[in-house]
Amino acid sequence: MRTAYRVETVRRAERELMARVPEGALMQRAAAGLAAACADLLGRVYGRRVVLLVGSGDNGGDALYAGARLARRGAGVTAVLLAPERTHAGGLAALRRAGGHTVAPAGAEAVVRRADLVLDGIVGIGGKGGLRPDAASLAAIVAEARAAVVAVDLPSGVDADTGEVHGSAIRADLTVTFGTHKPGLLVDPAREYAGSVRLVDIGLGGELPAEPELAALQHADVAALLPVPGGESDKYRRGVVGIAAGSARYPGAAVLAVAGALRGGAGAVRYVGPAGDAVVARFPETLVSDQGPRQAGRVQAWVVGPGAGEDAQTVAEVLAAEVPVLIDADGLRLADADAVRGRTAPTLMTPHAGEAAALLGVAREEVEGARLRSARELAARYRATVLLKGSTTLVADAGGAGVVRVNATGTAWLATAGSGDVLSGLAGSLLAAGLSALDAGSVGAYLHGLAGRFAADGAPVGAHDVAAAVAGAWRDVRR
Ligand SMILES: NC(=O)C1=CN([C@@H]2O[C@H](COP(=O)(O)OP(=O)(O)OC[C@H]3O[C@@H](n4cnc5c(N)ncnc54)[C@H](O)[C@@H]3O)[C@@H](O)[C@H]2O)[C@@H](O)CC1
Ligand SMILES: [K+]
Repeated sequence: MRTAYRVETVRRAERELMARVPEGALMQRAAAGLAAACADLLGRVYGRRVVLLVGSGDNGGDALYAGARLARRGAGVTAVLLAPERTHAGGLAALRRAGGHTVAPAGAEAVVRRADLVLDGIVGIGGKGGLRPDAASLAAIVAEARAAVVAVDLPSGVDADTGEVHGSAIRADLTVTFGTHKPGLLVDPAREYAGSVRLVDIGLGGELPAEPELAALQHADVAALLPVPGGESDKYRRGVVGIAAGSARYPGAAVLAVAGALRGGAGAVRYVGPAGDAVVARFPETLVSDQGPRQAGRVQAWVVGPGAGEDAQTVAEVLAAEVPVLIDADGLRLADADAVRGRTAPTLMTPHAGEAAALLGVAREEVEGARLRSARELAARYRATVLLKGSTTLVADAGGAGVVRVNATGTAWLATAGSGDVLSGLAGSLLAAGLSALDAGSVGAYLHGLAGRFAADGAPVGAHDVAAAVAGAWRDVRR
C-alpha cells in the first residue's frame, strides 16, 4: 500500500523524530537522497550546470545542501535566492564552501536558460496559497527552460494536502519527496505537476499514524482482495451480479456492463432490461430476464444506470433492494437522493467529474480542480461510497471521512466511450463476490486501469478491448 499523509501529520511525526536524532540529521538525510536522485537523472554530474531555486524556508535548505553535494562532485551550481536575508544559513554556507555561487532573482533567467538541471526549492510543505508573484515569475522562467526540473519535496505552488493548484506552479520531471508521500503528489491536478515521484526514507515511518489521508493499492494488496474460488465454490456461492442497464437507444451499454461483470469474479451475471437479445448474442452465458429487477431472481449485488436513458422506475426498484448497489451514468441522475441515503445495504456511486458536478450543483471545473474535496463531499451527502473517475480515480467511503483510496493504474486511452460501463460491471461483480464497496471500487478501478494499459499499449482502444484485457490484469496482479 502506498500511503500519503497530510502536512499537519507529517509535521507532528517530524517533531517526534527530531527529538531523538541529532540536530540537522533529517535535512542531511533529505539532501543526500535528493542529490542521489539528481545524479541519477543527470547520469554524469561533473561539468553539469545546476541551478537551485531557493525560497526562505527549509525546502530551500534541502536544495542548498543537495546543491553543495553536487558541487563537490564537480557540477557548476548556482543558487537563485528569492529572499537573501532569510535564506537557510547552514545550507548557504555549505554551498559556498563547496564552490557554489548565488544570484538574485533578476539574474535567474540567464542562468536557468543554460542549466542542465533546475532544483525547485522555492517552497515545500510550508507553502500557503498560490505562488507569490516573485516565485511565480521564476516558475514562468522554468517553464521555458530546456533543463530537467526536480521538485524538492513538492512542486512549488501545489497544495500538499488537497492536490489543488491555485495559480502557477512548477512543473517537474521528478519530485523527490521526504518521509512520506503527500496527498497532492497522488491526486490531480497537482500530481501532473510532480512528474515521477521518488520517496526518500528519512526515518519517519515509525512516527506516522496507522490511518493515512490517502492510500493507493499496489499489486499485492489487490491480489489479497481478489475473490478467488475455492473447492467449496459453486456459481451461486461466488455471487450473482444483476445488471440493470441499457435501453432501446443504448443497448451497447448493457453489453459492455455485462462484459465487465463477467470478468469481475461473480459466479453468474443476471441481466434485466430491454437489451437482452444483444447481451445474449454477445455473451450466451448471461442469465437474461425480461422482468424488472424485483422479479428477476436473487442477486448479491446490482449495477444500475449505464445507458438507462430515462428509466427511473428500474433505478427506484434497484435502490429498494437490500443488497449492495452500484449506481452509474444515467442512474446517478435518475436516483432519488433520499432513497440513496435511506438504504441499509452499501451503495457505490461511480460518477465522472461532470456527473459529480451535476450531483453537487457546481461547475465541472470545480470538481476537476478539487477532486479530493468533491469525492468526500459527495460521499457525505449521499452516505454512499463514491468512486470519482478521472486520470487519478478516487474512492471515498460512505460518509466521506476516513482513508480515501486513490488509483493511478489508468491511462488516458481509457477516456473512450463505454469504458465506464465496463468499470461499473466489473466493480459490481466484485461487490457481488463479497468485497466491501470501498474494496470493490478500488480493486475495480485498479484492474480496469491496468486492463486499459494492456489493451492500449500505446494505441487507441475500444471499451470492449478493455473488458477483454481484464483477465490479463487479474493474472498480472496474481503473478
Ligand atoms: N521538518 C523537517 O523535519 C524536515 C523538513 N524538510 C524540508 O522542509 C520543508 C518545510 O520547511 P518549512 O517549514 O521551512 O517550509 P517551506 O520551506 O516549505 O516554506 C516556508 C517558506 O516559504 C514561504 N512561502 C510560503 N508560502 C509561499 C508561497 N505561496 N509562495 C512563495 N513563498 C511562500 C514562507 O515565507 C516561508 O518562509 C519540507 O517541505 C522539506 O523540504 C526536510 O529537510 C526534511 C526534514
Ligand atoms: K519545492
